[in-house]
Amino acid sequence: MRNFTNVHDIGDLRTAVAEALEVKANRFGYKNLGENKTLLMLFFNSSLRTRLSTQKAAMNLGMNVMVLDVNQGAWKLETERGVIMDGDKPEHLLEAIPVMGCYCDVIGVRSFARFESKADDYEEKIINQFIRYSGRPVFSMEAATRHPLQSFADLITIEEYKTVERPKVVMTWAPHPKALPQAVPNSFAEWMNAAGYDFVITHPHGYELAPEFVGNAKVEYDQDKALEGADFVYAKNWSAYMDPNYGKVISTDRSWTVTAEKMALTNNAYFMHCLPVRRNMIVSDDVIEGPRSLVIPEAANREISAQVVLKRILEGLQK
Ligand SMILES: NCCC[C@H](NC(=O)CCC(=O)O)C(=O)O
Ligand SMILES: NC(=O)OP(=O)(O)O
Repeated sequence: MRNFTNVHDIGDLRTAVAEALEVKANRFGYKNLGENKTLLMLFFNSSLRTRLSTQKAAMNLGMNVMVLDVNQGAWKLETERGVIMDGDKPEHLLEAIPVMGCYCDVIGVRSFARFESKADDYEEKIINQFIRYSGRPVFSMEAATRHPLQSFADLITIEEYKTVERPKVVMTWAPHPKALPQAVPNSFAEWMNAAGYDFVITHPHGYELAPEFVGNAKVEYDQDKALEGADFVYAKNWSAYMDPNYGKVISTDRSWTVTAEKMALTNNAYFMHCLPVRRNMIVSDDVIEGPRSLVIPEAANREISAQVVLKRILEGLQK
C-alpha cells in the first residue's frame, strides 16, 4: 500500500479484517518492520484518539514518531497558491510539505473540511497536495471528506460483535450545536456499503449526504422506522452538504437524540459513536453508559486499524 485515504486503498475487506484480528492478537509480532523508520503525524485540527492510537500503533511496529500540531508552535501555513503573502501566514504549504517529507518516511495528515469552498473540500485539496509533493506515503487521519481509520475500526468492531452474517446497521444523524464535517458519515457509509451490510441512513430533510457516499444505502427520513430491527446504531452529527446550506446547521431537533426509548425500537442494538460525543445532544447518558454501548471497544480498535495501515505502508516501502 502506498497511500491510504479511502476504502479502496485497503483492498478486500475480509482480508483486511482478518489481518486486523491477527494484529490484535499479536501486536508486537512486527516490531522489526518499523526499525529506523519515522512517522510524522501532522494535525491541522484537534484530536485525542487518532493522535494516541496512531502513535501507539507506530510504536508497536518499532517506528519513531514525531507529532506536529500546525496551529501550536509551527509557522501559520498559507494553503492558497498565488496569494501575496503580506498577511499573518509566514510559510506556504508548498514549501512546508516537501521540507516535512525530508525528515520522515511516512506522513499522517489530519485536515478537516474548512467549509470555505465545497469544491476545495470535496477535491481533498490539502491531503492531495501532501500525496503530490511530500515524496512519502501519506495516510488520512481524517481529511475533508473521509475518516478511513475510523471507518476501518468501526468495521472491525461490527465484525467482532455481529451475530448474523449481514447485520442491519443504521447510521442516524443526531443534533449538535456546531457545524461538523461530513467526513465521518461519508466514510462510514462508504465502508458499510463496501461490507455489504443491510445499511440504512436516517436524517432530517436537508441533511442528504453526497450521492457518491450514499451509494446503495437505504435513506429513511423517519428515524423511528429506520431503527426498527437494527443490530447496530451508529450516531453522528454532520452539517448540511446540499447547496445552498453547505457546512451549515439547519436543525438542532432534539427529538433525534438517541435515547433508551429510541434504542427500544431496535433489535437490542449495539450503540456506536466515533467520539468525542456530546452527551444528551447526540446520545443520552444511560445509552452511552449502558451494556450495549460499544464506544470504548470501538476506540480501542483505532490502534488496530492504524497498525494494519502502517504495517501495509511499511511493507510497501520494503519492496
Ligand atoms: N474525529 C472524530 C470526529 C471529529 C469531528 N468532531 C468534532 O469536531 C467535534 C467538536 C465538538 O463537539 O465541538 C467531526 O465530527 O468530524
Ligand atoms: N474518533 C476520532 O477520530 O477521535 P479524535 O478526533 O479524538 O482523534
